[in-house]
Amino acid sequence: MSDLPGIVVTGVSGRMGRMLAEVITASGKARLAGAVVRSGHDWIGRDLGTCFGTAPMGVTVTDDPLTAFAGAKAVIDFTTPAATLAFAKIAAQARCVHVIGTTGFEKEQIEALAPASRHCAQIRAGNMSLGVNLLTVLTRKVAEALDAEWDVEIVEAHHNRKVDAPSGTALMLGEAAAAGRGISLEENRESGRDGITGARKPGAIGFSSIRGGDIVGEHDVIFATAGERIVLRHIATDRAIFARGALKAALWGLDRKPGQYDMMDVLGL
Ligand SMILES: NC(=O)C1=CN([C@@H]2O[C@H](COP(=O)(O)OP(=O)(O)OC[C@H]3O[C@@H](n4cnc5c(N)ncnc54)[C@H](OP(=O)(O)O)[C@@H]3O)[C@@H](O)[C@H]2O)C=CC1
Ligand SMILES: O=C(O)C1=N[C@H](C(=O)O)C[C@H](O)C1
Repeated sequence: MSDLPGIVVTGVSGRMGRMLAEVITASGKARLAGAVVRSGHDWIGRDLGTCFGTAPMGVTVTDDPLTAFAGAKAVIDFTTPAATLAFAKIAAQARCVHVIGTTGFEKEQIEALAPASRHCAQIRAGNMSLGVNLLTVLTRKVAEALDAEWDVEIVEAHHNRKVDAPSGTALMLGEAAAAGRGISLEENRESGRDGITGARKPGAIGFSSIRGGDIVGEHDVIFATAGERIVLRHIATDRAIFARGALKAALWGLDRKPGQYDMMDVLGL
């Protein structure tokens, strides 16, 4: 076995799970130490490469996260909010860095992640790409410079299998705009307009979601006022950007004390 730090991927049968397994294996910076799927999945007990239809990878798929995490330094988790809450407790038990890419959490679920971070570094972000995290910084700066005469609208587009809206990225961008303005997103958020909605509430931060085909992820932050508009845009064309960011986060987390972190910490932004 190599000396490279071992990383487990949860939800390895998913779109991001497979991408993560491939990026870790090819990285030369870490080794894939485990591959976790849900109980009853027909990949359990098989070599991961065989499941992917590629050459054997030397990693047997399991539905036993505790044993997998105990043999690793970090876990990268892009699954569902409920699964991530369960994995957070197990990562804490195993003292594994827990990188969380999952989105769609309720406020209470985010709060419920905190106790586990007393025992391990927990790094969570709605988007792990360098580009989106830079866009977040830009959004905050632009919002700081403009007054509430400028309406803020966030438009996101994703593939037709995505289950949560607005996207985690859109919410990150909304939080950044709200922070720049010195207001609370929760109190000023406006999404899902339909029917006779009345005029736009002054100062609101609006969200719109498009779902279609195989769109990887696109985000526009629009600042609109009388006579002009600023549009900040990020377009993802390859899920590898999220996987590379998550791997960077996992390696960064190895030297951190227990606690909650995000990609801004990892990237030093
Ligand atoms: N932060 C970021 O940069 C990014 C975040 N995401 C987020 O990551 C999440 C996953 O996205 P994506 O890969 O497209 O979704 P998928 O639905 O393709 O993958 C999710 C995987 O999680 C598995 N899973 C669910 N529950 C469990 C469990 N209890 N134990 C083990 N595995 C489980 C699912 O298995 P099964 O099918 O058997 O239920 C599935 O394989 C989403 O929340 C998405 O928004 C996505 C891209 C980037
Ligand atoms: O579900 C996805 O695919 C993505 N989810 C994340 C989000 O909710 O913002 C990140 C990325 O846009 C892809």
